[in-house]
Amino acid sequence: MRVNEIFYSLQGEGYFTGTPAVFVRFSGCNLSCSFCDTEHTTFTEMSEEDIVREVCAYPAAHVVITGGEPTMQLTASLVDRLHAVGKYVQIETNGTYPLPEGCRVDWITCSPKYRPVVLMHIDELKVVFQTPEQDMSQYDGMEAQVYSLQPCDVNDDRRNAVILKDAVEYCLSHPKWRLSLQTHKIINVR
Ligand SMILES: C[S@@+](CC[C@H](N)C(=O)[O-])C[C@H]1O[C@@H](n2cnc3c(N)ncnc32)[C@H](O)[C@@H]1O
Ligand SMILES: Nc1nc2[nH]cc(C(=O)O)c2c(=O)[nH]1
Ligand code: SF4
Ligand SMILES: [Mg+2]
Repeated sequence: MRVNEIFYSLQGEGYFTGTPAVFVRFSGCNLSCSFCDTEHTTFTEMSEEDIVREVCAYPAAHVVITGGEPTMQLTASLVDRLHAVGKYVQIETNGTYPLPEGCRVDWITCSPKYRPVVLMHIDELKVVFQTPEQDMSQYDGMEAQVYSLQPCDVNDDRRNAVILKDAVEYCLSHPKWRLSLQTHKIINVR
Protein backbone atom coordinates (compact mmCIF):
# COMPACT_ATOMS: atom_id res chain seq x y z
CA MET A 1 0.00 0.00 0.00
CA ARG A 2 1.25 3.51 -0.74
CA VAL A 3 1.30 5.39 2.56
CA ASN A 4 2.03 9.10 2.64
CA GLU A 5 2.33 9.32 6.44
CA ILE A 6 1.27 7.80 9.74
CA PHE A 7 1.12 10.18 12.68
CA TYR A 8 -0.44 10.56 16.11
CA SER A 9 -2.51 13.64 16.92
CA LEU A 10 -5.95 14.79 18.03
CA GLN A 11 -8.78 14.38 15.54
CA GLY A 12 -9.07 18.03 14.56
CA GLU A 13 -12.31 17.97 12.60
CA GLY A 14 -15.92 16.88 12.75
CA TYR A 15 -17.82 14.76 15.26
CA PHE A 16 -14.74 13.23 16.95
CA THR A 17 -12.89 16.53 17.36
CA GLY A 18 -10.46 16.30 20.26
CA THR A 19 -10.17 12.51 20.23
CA PRO A 20 -6.59 11.19 20.27
CA ALA A 21 -6.15 9.27 17.01
CA VAL A 22 -3.59 7.63 14.80
CA PHE A 23 -3.82 9.00 11.25
CA VAL A 24 -3.01 6.77 8.30
CA ARG A 25 -2.75 8.97 5.23
CA PHE A 26 -2.80 7.06 1.95
CA SER A 27 -1.10 8.61 -1.03
CA GLY A 28 -2.91 9.75 -4.19
CA CYS A 29 -6.33 11.14 -5.04
CA ASN A 30 -8.73 11.00 -7.97
CA LEU A 31 -9.62 14.68 -7.52
CA SER A 32 -7.59 17.86 -7.28
CA CYS A 33 -9.62 20.34 -5.25
CA SER A 34 -8.30 23.88 -5.60
CA PHE A 35 -8.45 24.37 -1.81
CA CYS A 36 -6.89 21.03 -0.80
CA ASP A 37 -4.70 21.60 2.27
CA THR A 38 -2.78 18.32 2.02
CA GLU A 39 0.35 17.12 0.27
CA HIS A 40 -0.38 13.47 -0.47
CA THR A 41 1.74 12.54 -3.50
CA THR A 42 4.85 11.13 -1.83
CA PHE A 43 4.69 7.64 -0.35
CA THR A 44 6.38 4.68 1.26
CA GLU A 45 5.32 1.17 0.28
CA MET A 46 3.96 -0.64 3.33
CA SER A 47 2.23 -3.98 3.82
CA GLU A 48 -0.95 -4.24 5.90
CA GLU A 49 1.16 -5.81 8.67
CA ASP A 50 3.58 -2.85 8.55
CA ILE A 51 0.69 -0.38 8.86
CA VAL A 52 -0.91 -2.20 11.81
CA ARG A 53 2.47 -2.45 13.55
CA GLU A 54 3.09 1.28 13.22
CA VAL A 55 -0.47 2.15 14.30
CA CYS A 56 0.04 -0.01 17.40
CA ALA A 57 3.12 2.01 18.37
CA TYR A 58 0.64 4.64 19.67
CA PRO A 59 -1.71 4.18 22.62
CA ALA A 60 -5.01 5.41 21.09
CA ALA A 61 -7.80 3.08 19.98
CA HIS A 62 -9.10 5.55 17.38
CA VAL A 63 -7.67 5.30 13.86
CA VAL A 64 -8.43 7.79 11.08
CA ILE A 65 -7.83 6.55 7.56
CA THR A 66 -7.46 9.49 5.20
CA GLY A 67 -5.48 10.71 2.25
CA GLY A 68 -5.44 11.63 -0.52
CA GLU A 69 -8.46 9.52 -1.25
CA PRO A 70 -8.23 6.43 0.96
CA THR A 71 -10.93 4.42 -0.84
CA MET A 72 -8.54 4.08 -3.79
CA GLN A 73 -6.42 1.70 -1.68
CA LEU A 74 -8.38 0.62 1.38
CA THR A 75 -8.96 -3.12 1.82
CA ALA A 76 -11.44 -5.01 4.00
CA SER A 77 -8.51 -7.01 5.35
CA LEU A 78 -6.68 -3.91 6.65
CA VAL A 79 -9.83 -2.88 8.55
CA ASP A 80 -10.22 -6.45 9.88
CA ARG A 81 -6.61 -6.43 11.08
CA LEU A 82 -7.14 -3.09 12.85
CA HIS A 83 -10.28 -4.46 14.51
CA ALA A 84 -8.37 -7.58 15.57
CA VAL A 85 -6.01 -5.37 17.62
CA GLY A 86 -8.92 -3.45 19.16
CA LYS A 87 -8.95 -0.31 17.02
CA TYR A 88 -11.98 1.83 16.06
CA VAL A 89 -11.73 2.79 12.41
CA GLN A 90 -12.94 6.10 10.99
CA ILE A 91 -12.50 7.00 7.33
CA GLU A 92 -12.35 10.45 5.73
CA THR A 93 -13.50 10.18 2.12
CA ASN A 94 -14.76 12.29 -0.76
CA GLY A 95 -17.37 9.57 -1.37
CA THR A 96 -16.69 9.10 -5.08
CA TYR A 97 -15.66 5.43 -4.74
CA PRO A 98 -17.48 2.63 -2.93
CA LEU A 99 -15.80 0.97 0.03
CA PRO A 100 -14.40 -2.45 -0.82
CA GLU A 101 -16.73 -5.46 -0.51
CA GLY A 102 -17.07 -6.59 3.11
CA CYS A 103 -15.27 -3.54 4.53
CA ARG A 104 -16.59 -2.82 8.03
CA VAL A 105 -15.40 0.70 8.82
CA ASP A 106 -16.88 1.98 12.11
CA TRP A 107 -17.50 5.59 11.07
CA ILE A 108 -17.66 7.08 7.59
CA THR A 109 -17.09 10.81 7.31
CA CYS A 110 -17.91 11.89 3.77
CA SER A 111 -16.87 15.30 2.47
CA PRO A 112 -18.38 15.61 -1.02
CA LYS A 113 -16.57 17.53 -3.69
CA TYR A 114 -17.53 18.28 -7.30
CA ARG A 115 -18.32 14.65 -8.23
CA PRO A 116 -21.34 12.53 -7.26
CA VAL A 117 -21.21 10.59 -4.00
CA VAL A 118 -21.71 6.85 -4.62
CA LEU A 119 -21.73 5.69 -0.99
CA MET A 120 -25.07 4.23 0.11
CA HIS A 121 -24.46 4.86 3.81
CA ILE A 122 -22.45 7.52 5.66
CA ASP A 123 -22.29 8.53 9.32
CA GLU A 124 -21.15 12.13 8.96
CA LEU A 125 -21.56 14.58 6.11
CA LYS A 126 -18.79 17.18 6.32
CA VAL A 127 -19.22 19.98 3.82
CA VAL A 128 -16.41 22.45 3.13
CA PHE A 129 -18.04 25.87 3.34
CA GLN A 130 -16.62 28.50 0.99
CA THR A 131 -19.41 31.03 0.45
CA PRO A 132 -23.11 31.53 1.29
CA GLU A 133 -23.71 31.40 -2.47
CA GLN A 134 -22.71 27.73 -2.72
CA ASP A 135 -25.52 25.29 -3.46
CA MET A 136 -26.35 23.60 -0.15
CA SER A 137 -29.59 22.08 -1.53
CA GLN A 138 -27.50 19.39 -3.25
CA TYR A 139 -27.07 17.75 0.20
CA ASP A 140 -30.79 17.66 1.02
CA GLY A 141 -31.16 13.99 0.07
CA MET A 142 -28.07 12.80 1.95
CA GLU A 143 -28.84 11.06 5.25
CA ALA A 144 -26.26 11.09 8.06
CA GLN A 145 -26.14 11.09 11.86
CA VAL A 146 -24.14 14.32 11.95
CA TYR A 147 -24.02 17.26 9.53
CA SER A 148 -20.78 19.23 9.86
CA LEU A 149 -20.01 22.50 8.14
CA GLN A 150 -16.28 23.16 7.85
CA PRO A 151 -15.05 26.63 6.88
CA CYS A 152 -12.64 26.45 3.96
CA ASP A 153 -9.09 27.40 4.93
CA VAL A 154 -7.84 29.66 2.16
CA ASN A 155 -4.56 30.89 3.71
CA ASP A 156 -5.73 34.51 3.84
CA ASP A 157 -6.62 35.61 7.38
CA ARG A 158 -9.14 38.27 6.37
CA ARG A 159 -10.92 35.99 3.91
CA ASN A 160 -10.88 33.15 6.48
CA ALA A 161 -12.58 35.46 8.99
CA VAL A 162 -15.36 36.24 6.51
CA ILE A 163 -15.83 32.54 5.65
CA LEU A 164 -16.00 31.71 9.38
CA LYS A 165 -18.59 34.41 10.08
CA ASP A 166 -20.71 33.23 7.13
CA ALA A 167 -20.43 29.60 8.25
CA VAL A 168 -21.56 30.52 11.80
CA GLU A 169 -24.54 32.41 10.34
CA TYR A 170 -25.40 29.45 8.12
CA CYS A 171 -25.46 27.07 11.11
CA LEU A 172 -27.58 29.47 13.16
CA SER A 173 -30.18 29.72 10.41
CA HIS A 174 -29.95 26.02 9.38
CA PRO A 175 -29.50 24.27 12.77
CA LYS A 176 -29.25 20.79 11.29
CA TRP A 177 -25.65 21.85 10.60
CA ARG A 178 -22.94 22.20 13.24
CA LEU A 179 -19.67 24.08 12.89
CA SER A 180 -16.55 21.97 12.35
CA LEU A 181 -13.39 23.96 12.92
CA GLN A 182 -10.03 22.55 11.86
CA THR A 183 -8.93 22.70 15.49
CA HIS A 184 -5.49 21.15 14.84
CA LYS A 185 -4.62 24.31 12.88
CA ILE A 186 -5.83 26.52 15.75
CA ILE A 187 -3.82 24.70 18.43
CA ASN A 188 -0.89 24.12 16.08
CA VAL A 189 -0.64 20.36 16.10
CA ARG A 190 -0.63 18.10 13.03
C1 LIG B 1 -7.39 16.17 2.77
S1 LIG B 1 -8.99 15.47 2.78
C2 LIG B 1 -8.65 13.72 2.58
C3 LIG B 1 -9.88 12.85 2.54
C4 LIG B 1 -10.73 12.94 1.27
N1 LIG B 1 -9.95 13.06 0.10
C5 LIG B 1 -11.72 14.08 1.38
O1 LIG B 1 -11.57 15.06 0.66
O2 LIG B 1 -12.65 13.95 2.19
C6 LIG B 1 -9.43 15.54 4.54
C7 LIG B 1 -10.46 16.55 4.91
O3 LIG B 1 -9.92 17.86 4.77
C8 LIG B 1 -10.90 18.70 4.19
N2 LIG B 1 -10.20 19.84 3.59
C9 LIG B 1 -9.26 19.80 2.63
N3 LIG B 1 -8.80 21.04 2.36
C10 LIG B 1 -9.48 21.87 3.19
C11 LIG B 1 -9.44 23.28 3.39
N4 LIG B 1 -8.62 24.08 2.69
N5 LIG B 1 -10.26 23.83 4.33
C12 LIG B 1 -11.10 23.03 5.05
N6 LIG B 1 -11.16 21.69 4.91
C13 LIG B 1 -10.37 21.12 3.98
C14 LIG B 1 -11.60 17.78 3.21
O4 LIG B 1 -12.86 18.27 2.81
C15 LIG B 1 -11.72 16.52 4.04
O5 LIG B 1 -12.86 16.60 4.88
N1 LIG C 1 -5.35 16.72 13.42
C1 LIG C 1 -5.85 16.43 12.22
N2 LIG C 1 -7.16 16.06 12.13
C2 LIG C 1 -7.62 15.71 10.92
N3 LIG C 1 -8.87 15.26 10.61
C3 LIG C 1 -8.91 14.95 9.31
C4 LIG C 1 -7.67 15.23 8.74
C5 LIG C 1 -7.35 14.87 7.35
O1 LIG C 1 -6.40 15.43 6.77
O2 LIG C 1 -8.05 14.01 6.81
C6 LIG C 1 -6.85 15.73 9.76
C7 LIG C 1 -5.50 16.18 9.86
O3 LIG C 1 -4.74 16.32 8.89
N4 LIG C 1 -5.06 16.49 11.12
S1 SF4 D 1 -10.62 14.96 -2.56
FE1 SF4 D 1 -9.65 15.34 -0.56
S2 SF4 D 1 -7.46 14.82 -0.80
FE2 SF4 D 1 -8.38 14.87 -2.85
S3 SF4 D 1 -7.83 16.91 -3.56
FE3 SF4 D 1 -9.90 17.06 -2.66
S4 SF4 D 1 -9.58 17.60 -0.48
FE4 SF4 D 1 -7.60 16.95 -1.32
MG1 LIG E 1 -5.82 17.44 7.13
